[in-house]
Order: sequence, then C-alpha cells, then structure tokens
Amino acid sequence: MGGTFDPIHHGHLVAASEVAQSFDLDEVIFVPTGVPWQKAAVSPGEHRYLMTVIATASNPRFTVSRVDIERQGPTYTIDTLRDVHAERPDAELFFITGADAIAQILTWKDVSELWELAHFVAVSRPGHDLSISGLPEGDVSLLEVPALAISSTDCRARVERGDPVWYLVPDGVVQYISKHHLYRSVA
Ligand SMILES: Nc1ncnc2c1ncn2[C@@H]1O[C@H](COP(=O)(O)OP(=O)(O)OP(=O)(O)O)[C@@H](O)[C@H]1O
Ligand SMILES: O=C(O)c1ccc[n+]([C@@H]2O[C@H](COP(=O)([O-])O)[C@@H](O)[C@H]2O)c1
Repeated sequence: MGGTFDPIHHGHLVAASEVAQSFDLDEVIFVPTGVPWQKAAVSPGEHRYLMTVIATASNPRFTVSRVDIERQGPTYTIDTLRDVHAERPDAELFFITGADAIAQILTWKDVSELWELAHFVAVSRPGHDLSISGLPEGDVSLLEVPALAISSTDCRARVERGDPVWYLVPDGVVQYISKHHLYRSVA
C-alpha cells in the first residue's frame, strides 16, 4: 500500500487489513512516498516512515518499505512496483489504493505499464465514488471496506488547532506527533 502517510491513520490500517483478508495476502507492505509529485509540501520522509513503522508494528503481516523514501526525485508507482518486484521476484503483487487515488490513476506515470506489475485493489472511502470507468477491469478490483471518514489532512488540521487526534491515529503516532512537534506552526 503506497501513501504519503502524513500521518498514517486508522483509515489506512483498516483498508490494508480488509484487503489482506479478502485477497488472502501473506504480507502488506506499506510504502511511504518519497516526493509525492501531485501533493504540496509534506513532512520529511523519515518522520512519515517512522510513524508508519510505529502504526504497523503490532501486526505480524504488516511491514514498511523504504524504497520510495530512498529513491531520489519524484515518487512514481511504476518505480515502487519495480523495486518491490526486485526484492521479492516470486511474489504476486497487489497495489492497494483508495477510491480517490484510483480516480486519478490515469494521470500517473507510465500508467499502461502498471497493470503488468501488479493487480490494483481500490477500496471505498467516504465522500468518493468507487468506480473504475476507463480502467482495465480485469486488472483492478473494487472492495467496500468499513467507512472511516478520516484523512491525514484533517488530522494535521486538528493538531494545528490543538484538537485531539486520539483514536483517529494509533496511540504511538499521537505520541510521536507530540514528541516531534509535527503539524504545529508554533512549536
Ligand atoms: N479513510 C480512508 N479510507 C480508505 N482509504 C483511504 C482512507 N484514507 C486514505 N486512504 C487511501 O490510502 C492511500 C494513501 O493515502 P494518503 O496517505 O494520501 O492519506 P490521505 O488521508 O488521503 O492524505 P491527505 O489528506 O494528506 O491527502 C490512498 O490510496 C488513499 O486513497
Ligand atoms: O505514479 C504516479 O505518477 C503517482 C502519482 C500520484 C500518486 N501515486 C501513488 O499513489 C499512492 C497514494 O498517493 P497519495 O499521494 O494519495 O498518498 C502513493 O503510493 C503514490 O506514490 C503515484
């Protein structure tokens, strides 16, 4: 599952867990983006990586990869999938996205080659239509998951305002955000 994870929240974790169960996956690799070229300024990759490690540490099937944060330049999923394939040449790869991301996928780099590298699974997300018009149906699956109306944008805004993010993100991530004074314009 690729994402900016700024910060990782329970919407991400539920989506990953539901896809793992539905598709009988051995492992879900969370891949924090390095430089997400379709997003404005994001927190340093190392913070996003460490929050993702903290959030996933208790699940033996969840792991975190550094391939995107260690690659120079903008992050493209075509490179993510090639790197993960190189590390696990025998694995069948699935790429987990949300309904908002799948709607944008035709704008991604080398989109026509993505389908050869992985099967794409798009999960439902409150406020976004789950549809696949224009995408190769056999290469993309749609999955309804329990609706959690959580976004990283809202979590960041809550921290900035001094509102709690307990229960929106894992406890360890709340503590990490506080310890490193993330998302506050005045530290
Ligand atoms: N609540 C959610 N339910 C289902 N999928 C989600 C949810 N939040 C994020 N996703 C999906 O997880 C992936 C990574 O999301 P990302 O890290 O960009 O989080 P985000 O909450 O969308 O962040 P931001 O608000 O900063 O844009 C994307 O494919 C996104 O669609
Ligand atoms: O390959 C691309 O061009 C591309 C463009 C936008 C997003 N992505 C990937 O989509 C995933 C979700 O991205 P985001 O920015 O919504 O967190 C993440 O793995 C990104 O690297 C990929």
